[in-house]
Amino acid sequence: MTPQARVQAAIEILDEVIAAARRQGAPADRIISEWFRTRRFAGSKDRRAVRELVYGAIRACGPVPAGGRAAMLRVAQGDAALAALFDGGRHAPTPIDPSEEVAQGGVAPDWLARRLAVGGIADEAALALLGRAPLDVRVNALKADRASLALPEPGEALLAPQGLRFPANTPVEGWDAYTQGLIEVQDGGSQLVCGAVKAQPGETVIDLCAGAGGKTLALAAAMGNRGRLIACDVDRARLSRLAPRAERAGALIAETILMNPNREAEALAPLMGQSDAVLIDAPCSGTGTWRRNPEARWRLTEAELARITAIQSRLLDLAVGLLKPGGRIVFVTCSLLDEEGADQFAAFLTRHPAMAQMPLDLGAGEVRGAGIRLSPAHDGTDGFFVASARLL
Ligand SMILES: C[S@@+](CC[C@H](N)C(=O)[O-])C[C@H]1O[C@@H](n2cnc3c(N)ncnc32)[C@H](O)[C@@H]1O
Repeated sequence: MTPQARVQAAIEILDEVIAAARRQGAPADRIISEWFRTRRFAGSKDRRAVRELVYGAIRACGPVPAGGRAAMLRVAQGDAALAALFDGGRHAPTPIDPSEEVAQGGVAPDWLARRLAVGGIADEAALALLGRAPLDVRVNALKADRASLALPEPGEALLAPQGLRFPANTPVEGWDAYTQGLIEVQDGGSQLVCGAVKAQPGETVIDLCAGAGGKTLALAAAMGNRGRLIACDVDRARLSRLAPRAERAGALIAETILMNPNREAEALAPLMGQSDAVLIDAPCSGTGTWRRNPEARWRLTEAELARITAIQSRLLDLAVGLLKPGGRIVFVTCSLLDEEGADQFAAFLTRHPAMAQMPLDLGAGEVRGAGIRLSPAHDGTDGFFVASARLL
């Protein structure tokens, strides 16, 4: 593909990404893969270049752009070499008309940027949400140890005890250590919040929103495969991905429970009053993970945010019934919005006088209300809120 054709391809893909964001359709990654699946003429260099162009444009536009061309023009405004590729040649974008619409820049749609700013995420901290994430792995303590594990590349030791950092795109999933379950891909911040559960061998621990089990596997390692570890979710497809991962990781104690949405208590009834710890890695807006999927900020609406925060409150309330006396809840969201963090947890503590806040010391992050907030700017991790409370 010529450089011009790559720009035109990126514009077409951006049109699809924007349309998908408006109707809550497929994520950008999948749209890009699908686009290339039907265009076999494109080589690996073309794919990389087009991908870079698409993500560069997504990052550059705050509000949802009118279309792919307007988004690409936003980048071209500050990049003369890119602007020169709009030359109207074969497979090239048509020349730029000075009167045509250019998408608005910024960190996010205006309402969302304002909400973040209210929570202290503005300027550099907000821009860092759109940086590029490195690739972090967790050495699986069930099978190996960071101090002695030899990997094809050394990696930088992270604060999380088994965490290692590599440059983005390091092909770790092709390494023997990965196929043998000695390492898992997991953001360093995610590893730290798993540590906040302080899961111990022999305990009964519920991972209430386990998804495909990223945190379940870390909990199994912390528990040394001793005790009960119950991974729950309402999403059958996600939860079904846990079993093969657990097998690879040797996480023998992980059990799963598929729950019906809004009827979670029925599936959990046999477990009431029995847990030492419940991790609620709650569904959230994902504002802390925009480095990985920056178009997510175009999908979020105020109505969706209200819907998600209501689920978070419901799950927090539900988790109290699962605890034995002295048992603890660890509430986590990968969001930097206070309504999904400090405010949500403060409201929970008010609703449940029998729950006492537990101070956390992650060795990182900033205190936010009754919890700790990790952020790309402050900690070089994805953004998280984490807080804990104990049943008196
Ligand atoms: C942040 S993700 C979990 C990620 C996972 N813990 C990990 O570390 O890979 C939130 C999960 O909450 C699940 N979820 C949504 N509504 C739920 C509900 N009512 N009860 C339990 N889980 C729910 C979603 O299906 C999703 O898998």
